[in-house]
Amino acid sequence: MPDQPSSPIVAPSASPPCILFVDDDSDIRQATSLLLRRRGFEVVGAADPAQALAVLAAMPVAAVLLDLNYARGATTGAEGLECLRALLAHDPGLPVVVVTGHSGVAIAVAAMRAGAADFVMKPWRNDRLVATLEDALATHRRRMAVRAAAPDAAGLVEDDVMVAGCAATRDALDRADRVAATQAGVLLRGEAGTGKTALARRIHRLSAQRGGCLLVLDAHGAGDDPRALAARLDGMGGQDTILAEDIGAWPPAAQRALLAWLEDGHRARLLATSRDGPEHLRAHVAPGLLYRLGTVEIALAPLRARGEEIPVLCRHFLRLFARRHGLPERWLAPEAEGLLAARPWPDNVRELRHVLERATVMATGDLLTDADFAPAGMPAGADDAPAGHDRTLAGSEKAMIEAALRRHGFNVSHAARELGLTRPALYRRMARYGL
Ligand SMILES: Nc1ncnc2c1ncn2[C@@H]1O[C@H](COP(=O)(O)OP(=O)(O)OP(=O)(O)O)[C@@H](O)[C@H]1O
Repeated sequence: MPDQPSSPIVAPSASPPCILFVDDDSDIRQATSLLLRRRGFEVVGAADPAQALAVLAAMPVAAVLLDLNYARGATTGAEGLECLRALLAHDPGLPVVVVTGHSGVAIAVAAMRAGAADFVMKPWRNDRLVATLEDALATHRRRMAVRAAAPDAAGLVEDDVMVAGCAATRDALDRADRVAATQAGVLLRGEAGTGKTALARRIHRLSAQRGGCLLVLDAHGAGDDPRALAARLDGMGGQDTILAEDIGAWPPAAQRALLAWLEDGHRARLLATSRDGPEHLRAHVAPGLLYRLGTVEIALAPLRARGEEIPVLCRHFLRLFARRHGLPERWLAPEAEGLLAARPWPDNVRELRHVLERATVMATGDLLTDADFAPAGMPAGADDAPAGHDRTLAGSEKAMIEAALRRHGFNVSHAARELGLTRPALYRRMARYGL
């Protein structure tokens, strides 16, 4: 069990920044928590990396103070560095200050290279520790301010963050992180909007190919002309990743072209997503390709089966959209939380994300109630849709897509980013709605 924060986490932005302190020594955790609380921080403690990740998935954390050694007698910092990478995969902008022993300068340098904001040496001077944390938080605030002024850059970083609030998602993230470091092909399965593409991007970000490019191809992008596909693939090397989206829908000629290119000895990491089950895939995907992809399979559960995760996702999206739109952070009234948990979410996390963005933008108060979650454009309880107004989910999705395209002068990349879709996924929807 992680140590409890000193007081319940409450809504107002005036609440002190919460520091997650990860150290296996409970005496040090206790003494440091006392010190930091006296200096105006909220503190929650975790005894090991697994607890730290669980805390991060469950509550907002402003910065992490991370000890690097856990196993008895360990001095290499390996466990801590792995934890650092997992924390940053979870939230790339998170300020993490690492703690090393006096002899650990090389480890501190490795941690800075891996993305730590700063480090402190043990035994630390209390003033030095507090100043380091304050500096890390101030730098983070400045970065966020710059990103708020350049929403595209913010979108790229924030949209990559995945949170987990249930065992199934934690397990999927954990498997993705473990396989990321290898060269194995990965097949990500799940319904539309469950997070397959987001997870594939995370694998790429954590892989040896992270400095290379990520080529996202769907049935539309792969196309019917194998020579055109081969020409696009020829630009790829061992430092790149190919993400074949919705592989079960690829035309057979495109599948054969991809397989032939791979069998020709070309080297690029191969990831794929599919909304279909194993039987459909066996019937519709070239066996050689399926074999290469099937080394590791990660399934994402539909959102309706992840009820306990909905509050965690809501908190994450409410923070994200408040920052992105420069608005105060909104909070869910308990009945609104119940309402959202009971919805069927056919378009899964993507739909929840849209609903929370709309509520953040349109709300008049900080507390969101049932009325804030009426279908787009409808006041709560309005039973009669105006003539010609499509109140179905598909109708409101079409309207959102049209509005985003118009806002971005029909620039599909920009509209896709705002909608939280990949370009291929937006093209698919545009085709579906005849846009
Ligand atoms: N666990 C999560 N935490 C935060 N955001 C998430 C999570 N899962 C999904 N999302 C967000 O939900 C949206 C939809 O996810 P994504 O595009 O990965 O779905 P998908 O399964 O690839 O859908 P499709 O099959 O339609 O392409 C994205 O904006 C993504 O960032």
